[in-house]
Amino acid sequence: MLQKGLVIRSTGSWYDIRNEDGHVYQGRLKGKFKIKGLKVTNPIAVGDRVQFEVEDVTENTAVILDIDPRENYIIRQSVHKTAHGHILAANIDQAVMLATLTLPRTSLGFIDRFLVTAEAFRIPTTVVFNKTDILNDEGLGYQQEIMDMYESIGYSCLATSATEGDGVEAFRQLLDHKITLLSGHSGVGKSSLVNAVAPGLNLRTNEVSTFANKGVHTTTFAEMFELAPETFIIDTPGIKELGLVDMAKEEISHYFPEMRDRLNQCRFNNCLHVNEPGCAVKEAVGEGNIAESRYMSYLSMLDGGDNRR
Ligand SMILES: Nc1nc2c(ncn2[C@@H]2O[C@H](COP(=O)(O)OP(=O)(O)OP(=O)(O)O)[C@@H](O)[C@H]2O)c(=O)[nH]1
Ligand SMILES: [Zn+2]
Repeated sequence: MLQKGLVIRSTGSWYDIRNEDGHVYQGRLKGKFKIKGLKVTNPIAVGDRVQFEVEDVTENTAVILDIDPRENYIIRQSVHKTAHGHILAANIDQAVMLATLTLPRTSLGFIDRFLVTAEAFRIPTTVVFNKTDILNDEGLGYQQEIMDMYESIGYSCLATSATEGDGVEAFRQLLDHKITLLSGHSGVGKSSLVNAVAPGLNLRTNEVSTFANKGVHTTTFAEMFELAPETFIIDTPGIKELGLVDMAKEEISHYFPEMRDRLNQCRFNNCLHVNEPGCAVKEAVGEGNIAESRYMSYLSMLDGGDNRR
């Protein structure tokens, strides 16, 4: 009997498939799968919705017969076959960029790079600022300015303290019934926040990004955790390096929403907004309608600069 399932873990050729009752089977693909127009090293990724058949009830194995069309996916160039892509995750409802202004400091450049990449993959993102409890009044004021800046562009923001419980309920509601990609530097409190909203899960602090820390060569492993019914967070190796995947220079400003809105006002339609005359983006920066920090991030990305740190 054909069943619908969600791929919650991928370990190479085996996939953990969760059916609609929450039962998890170990599944494999039957035969060779070709996905139209896409050269990939992995035909199935975490987040894929599949049709499968139970193969062996005692062994708990299953055979995957079909993959539903994807809403979106995160792909990066394969480490092994450069002409191919490697799909890190599919069907992501949203991303959370977890940042801290201090201990560790998350730079605005890092946040912007993530936001640009998420725009390119069409994944709506909320920026969450954790560890608000360790900020003094000046720090809180600065954090508010940054949140106002991102909200004016259209990104929702949230301030939390995983240890004090501030904003934790709002964070729980943000995740509710969604598949969320959780990203952020090591030590910003990803595990702590997840544990705060789902104590039963009891993630070891550190566990959320154990795989990610191993670096680019372990990209086959990705995993989804069910926090509450139909509520998942996805931990994907390589997300920290979520860089500008194959992005043409002309394309970058399209993923800055506040620039995108002004592109057709530049004098030249191939304007890169650096020092061209009649550039509407530069004008908006000058007038304070585009944040200086965002423009700096843009220039750095244009330059091929790496501001992941
Ligand atoms: N003061 C304060 N400390 C926090 C807060 N959230 C987390 N921490 C602490 O920060 C440290 C790192 O937290 P983790 O939850 O392990 O961070 P992580 O993002 O999961 O880190 P990795 O697993 O390395 O990616 C721990 O010592 C936490 O107790 C917070 O809101 N306030
Ligand atoms: Zn321009």
